[in-house]
Amino acid sequence: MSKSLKWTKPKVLAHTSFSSPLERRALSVRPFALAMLDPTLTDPWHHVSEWFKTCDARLAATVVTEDCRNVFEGLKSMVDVGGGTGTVAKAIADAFTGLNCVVLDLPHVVAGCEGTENLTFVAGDMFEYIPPADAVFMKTRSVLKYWKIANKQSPTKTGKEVIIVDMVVDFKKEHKAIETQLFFDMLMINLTSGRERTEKDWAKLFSTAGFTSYKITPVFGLRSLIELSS
Ligand SMILES: C[S@@+](CC[C@H](N)C(=O)[O-])C[C@H]1O[C@@H](n2cnc3c(N)ncnc32)[C@H](O)[C@@H]1O
Repeated sequence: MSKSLKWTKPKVLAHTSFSSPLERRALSVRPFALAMLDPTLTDPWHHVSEWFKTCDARLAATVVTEDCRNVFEGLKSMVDVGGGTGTVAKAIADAFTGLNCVVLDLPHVVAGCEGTENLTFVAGDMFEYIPPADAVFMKTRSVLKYWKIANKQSPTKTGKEVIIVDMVVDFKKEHKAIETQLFFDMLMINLTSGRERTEKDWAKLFSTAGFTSYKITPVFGLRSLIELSS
């Protein structure tokens, strides 16, 4: 979009700066379309996809660091397994400067990711190696694959605590987001032939993996933070 789009020269701009018939028509029909097509208003939309790709992680990071501070307080180190490009881990590292965060993800995902004083990226396969830390953190679908190796390498051997952020449907029947639940169930059916887990499903999984207790704290929507101990 041309930066020369200004209210002051509508006639000239209508003929010289707008290339698409739709834009020209919009201008001829409604002069105020100039304002609506001003880069100040349109540019943010060009970044929506970029924002959308990380909005879930950003939202979770905010909620986790604000509502569940006590879970992270006192930890010296944490590894975010399947942590992507580190959106959540960065928020946690920023909120807890005494906590060393490691993001473990596949090489092509963490390539080019820059760490900070208390945030480092490790390229690797979680099925092969998980860096040792006080706590193992996992958010969303990475968990689904991870637990398949629970018997081979228990997270408790790697970290003292396990913290999961994921959906718990039907938890205390507090959620009313039925459409959202159905949508994610369909997504799971299509992608993994699974479905979102109820508390009972999670409890069975934790028990199978050797954990004796768990605590579920709803954080937003269907998403909860789950603390495990053995
Ligand atoms: C659904 S994304 C979740 C990313 C991040 N935890 C979040 O919630 O935004 C799952 C992540 O697991 C990573 N992943 C998948 N298989 C992996 C493996 N074998 N070892 C390490 N990371 C893996 C993917 O690259 C991806 O970044």
